[in-house]
Amino acid sequence: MSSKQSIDSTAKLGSSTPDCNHAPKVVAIEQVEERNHGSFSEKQRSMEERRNNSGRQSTLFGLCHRSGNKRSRDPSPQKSVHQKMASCLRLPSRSKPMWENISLPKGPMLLLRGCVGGWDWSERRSTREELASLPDWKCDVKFKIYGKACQMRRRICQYSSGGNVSYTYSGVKNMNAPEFPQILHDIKCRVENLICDCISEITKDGTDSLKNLSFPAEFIERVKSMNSDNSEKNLYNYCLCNHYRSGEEYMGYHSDDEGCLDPHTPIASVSFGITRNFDIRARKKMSDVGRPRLARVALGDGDLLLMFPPMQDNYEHSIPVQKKAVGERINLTFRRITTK
Ligand SMILES: O=C(O)CCC(=O)C(=O)O
Ligand SMILES: [Fe+2]
Repeated sequence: MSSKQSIDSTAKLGSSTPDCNHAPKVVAIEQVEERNHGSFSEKQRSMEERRNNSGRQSTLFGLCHRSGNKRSRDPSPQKSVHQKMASCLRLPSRSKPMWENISLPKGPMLLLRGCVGGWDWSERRSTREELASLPDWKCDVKFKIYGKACQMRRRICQYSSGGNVSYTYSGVKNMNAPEFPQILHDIKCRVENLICDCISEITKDGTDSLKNLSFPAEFIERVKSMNSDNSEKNLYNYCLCNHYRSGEEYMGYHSDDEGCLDPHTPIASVSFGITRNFDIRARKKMSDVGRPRLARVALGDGDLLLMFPPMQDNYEHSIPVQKKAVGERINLTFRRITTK
């Protein structure tokens, strides 16, 4: 089967409800594959803007703060009165967030476009620059893949909510990751609140077809028991950050299936910067014959991807090399580590 055929057949798997305002819809997976060739030109920026505005959310980035917050994110003067009010009152801005259902048969996934890290590309650029200047990035990290020693080209760093949280990743044990800096804490709160809003949307009475998806019941219950205000939800206690400084930097196929990860909580992946492809294929145990790419999702600036269990048990994902993609990308994967 050619990869195009397999992508088309993947695209038919999700459900689509055109009459629902914010119904999940199947991503045209291949549609933006080549979108990011070249740096962010003005044209590209306005295209990205149009794309992002369709999924605007009600809460501004950074509304959830712990006490003593050093980071202030006042709306910039050019924001409309409506936007400013929405940020203060947490009213819906232009439209409700549009969660897209990109689930594979054995891997539920949801995608929300352009809703994290700021209102527009310039705010998100500042967010990305601030992330890029965090002091803990490491280059040339050595790791093992299928027992073979390799060296990473991309930069990585990890943060945690403090305490006794450690995580082994590609054979690299990370003890005592430093505590979330304010910017990561703000993004984490934003992601957690978006997830809570999404789950309450899924579970409330109505015809929302997201209800038909099988998400872990334990996670749904945990989220439902949380306050619906903007307070910190503590769904996540660990974040792995990846900095791809060019299209040549990549991440090979892998599954995030470490035993220390909470078995019910989705991995929440946030992207900033240029759009890069996110490829998915079956895990070895699912297929004896060749393993073609099953899906390709273009992850862009401010996008949030939720990978629900059992996705990691059944599939692998990767960020392939895209030689023609010019510009950098930062990806944050928020995880819940269970301390044993
Ligand atoms: O950069 C990405 O979108 C993927 C990151 C990822 O898969 C990981 O950190 O495990
Ligand atoms: Fe991963």
